[in-house]
Amino acid sequence: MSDLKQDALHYHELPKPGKLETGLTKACETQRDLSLAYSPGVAEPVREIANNPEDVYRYTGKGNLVGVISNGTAVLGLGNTGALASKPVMEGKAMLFKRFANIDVFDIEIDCDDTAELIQTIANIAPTFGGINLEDIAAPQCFEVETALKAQLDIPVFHDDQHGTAIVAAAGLMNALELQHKKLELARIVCVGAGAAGIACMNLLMAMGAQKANITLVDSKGVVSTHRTDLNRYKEAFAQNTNKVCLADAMVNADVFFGVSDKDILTVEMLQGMAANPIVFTMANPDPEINPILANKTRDDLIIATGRSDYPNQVNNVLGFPYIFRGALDVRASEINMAMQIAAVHALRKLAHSSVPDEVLDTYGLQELSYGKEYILPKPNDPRLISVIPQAISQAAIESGVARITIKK
Ligand SMILES: NC(=O)C1=CN([C@@H]2O[C@H](COP(=O)(O)OP(=O)(O)OC[C@H]3O[C@@H](n4cnc5c(N)ncnc54)[C@H](OP(=O)(O)O)[C@@H]3O)[C@@H](O)[C@H]2O)C=CC1
Ligand SMILES: CC(=O)C(=O)O
Ligand SMILES: [Mg+2]
Repeated sequence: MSDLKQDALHYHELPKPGKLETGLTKACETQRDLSLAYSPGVAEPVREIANNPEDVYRYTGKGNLVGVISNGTAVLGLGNTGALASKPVMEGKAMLFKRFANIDVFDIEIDCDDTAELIQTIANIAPTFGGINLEDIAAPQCFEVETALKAQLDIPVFHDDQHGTAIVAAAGLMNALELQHKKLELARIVCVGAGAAGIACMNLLMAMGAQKANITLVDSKGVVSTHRTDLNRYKEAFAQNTNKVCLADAMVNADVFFGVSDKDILTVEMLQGMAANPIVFTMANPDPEINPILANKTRDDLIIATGRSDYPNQVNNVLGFPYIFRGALDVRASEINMAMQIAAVHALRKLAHSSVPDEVLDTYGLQELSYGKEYILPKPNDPRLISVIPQAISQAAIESGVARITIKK
């Protein structure tokens, strides 16, 4: 067994299985405590909430509780592992919500592939939560589930693999483009992966100025073109009238490669065929579309990022979801809209320009780190993230009219 495999299994198993447990916020020791916490005292907040539903935020943990919900149909890049096997990832997301943004989470794994039933199940349990983070639900089902829940619910519903990924990748790309002296409006972008992450990344980049005519989307069958008859409507929106058929065709002269697909599909030859000063985001987890060491050996003019923690330039939604939900919950936002997403992109992008705190250097065992080709985004343990990103999100929520309170609880 490899060291990483053995260490990872031990980490999850010992000294207690899993990564989460529940904790108490009130004393529950004396007879009086019991009378307040449970019967008869608990009837009082029940009556208050029944009379005024907003009081649920006053008397329960709803306002700081997020449901991390999956049906296990697209778990990392491992495919449809099923709901049960997705639990370590959902516990992992819960851990990061708590560690980085002090948000409590129930991880919910739902054994259900039927879209209508999945929507109904999530809607039925929504009263528990202040927000819902959908995770690792495959496309195109994820688009329908998110759209339906957003329409029905008055709490933020956010598919992390779509928007969390898109926000972080867009922030990284803005910086990488600046460092490579390229413009988003002119960049020729190849996006491999036309699922949750790929479609959302391209939509956000377009909202920020990328030109649809410069985007080539590629899925497991090849280039998404108008000649194809097997496209869903989300892919169809990006179909180009082109004779390019495969990834190798698409990569010729590309400025940017966005990989949100599968391991080892970007070859050395494809990388060699990219334009000067290319940008390569190989975001598939756990194994990227190209090994970054190989990519760096192949070209010395590129900026490369992965989704992983063990190489420079981690482009991973961990930089997004804890802080985005923190900002949304703090002002009780009814949704996480495009204005809030773009505000997060700019806040994240800008933070990489300022000097790196010593505790970040210590964690990564580094003497020095500054904005440049190997540091395009803040590191996930950067203590400034929790003040900068939520603040930007809350402000954008207020300005776009979706905040329901204006001061932090
Ligand atoms: N770094 C990060 O923060 C994040 C990374 N990811 C990674 O992105 C990947 C996709 O996740 P997600 O979008 O949620 O999954 P989806 O299942 O929604 O989409 C997967 C997409 O990848 C395509 N694909 C799969 N294999 C290949 C291949 N060999 N060549 C070309 N395209 C391929 C699929 O094609 P088809 O449509 O034809 O089936 C599909 O369009 C995963 O590896 C995941 O770990 C996801 C979210 C965040
Ligand atoms: C990071 C993440 O959410 C994924 O790979 O699915
Ligand atoms: Mg995910």
